[in-house]
Amino acid sequence: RAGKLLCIVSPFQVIHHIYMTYLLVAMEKQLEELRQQLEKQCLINQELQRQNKDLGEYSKQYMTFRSICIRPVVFYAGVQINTGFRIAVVPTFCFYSETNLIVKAIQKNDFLSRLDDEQIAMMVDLLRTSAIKPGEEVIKEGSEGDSMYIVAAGELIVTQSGRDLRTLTKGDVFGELAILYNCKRTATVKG
Ligand SMILES: Nc1ncnc2c1ncn2[C@@H]1O[C@@H]2COP(=O)(O)O[C@H]2[C@H]1O
Repeated sequence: RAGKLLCIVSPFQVIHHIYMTYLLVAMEKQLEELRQQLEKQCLINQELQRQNKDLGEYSKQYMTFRSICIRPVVFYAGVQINTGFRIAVVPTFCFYSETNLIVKAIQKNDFLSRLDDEQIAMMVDLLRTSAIKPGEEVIKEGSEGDSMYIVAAGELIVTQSGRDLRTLTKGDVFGELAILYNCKRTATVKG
């Protein structure tokens, strides 16, 4: 009745035990690696979110147009081109006839005629119509510039160091040089 109990461990059980222990360690290692990967991904996500926020701020800054006084003497359509991050999205106020004019102006301009149809359509969407008073400066020589314009009606004068260079009329594109060559405005353009 009284007795001892001996636990007999067979070689199979020993091997099984060692195998299970090995599996457990391997799984723990895998889990640790997954945890590290997850932490890394979280950091990348945080960084991406931060960059997206910065990009948002940057485009907001570029989405603001120059303030323009409304007096329908000379009209021009102005497009804001964001040179840092492709093109900023701005509201469009173009009428059909203006769209036609813009497309024609783009097609006849050396620089813009290289754009494909999709890019032209994108630009048309970005244009908005504004009015300029006589004598009002649209572009000031020597200033920074990230906008390009198309004359929709009337006349504008291009001057350089006070000298008249050219009169711009309907369909003429101007303000492309500062964008194209990433330089300061080469001339003054005014109503
Ligand atoms: N000699 C010129 N004749 C006509 N337009 C000019 C002349 N020089 C400069 N411009 C335009 O005036 C704009 C002034 O700003 P940008 O330099 O960006 O681009 C310039 C051209 O579009």
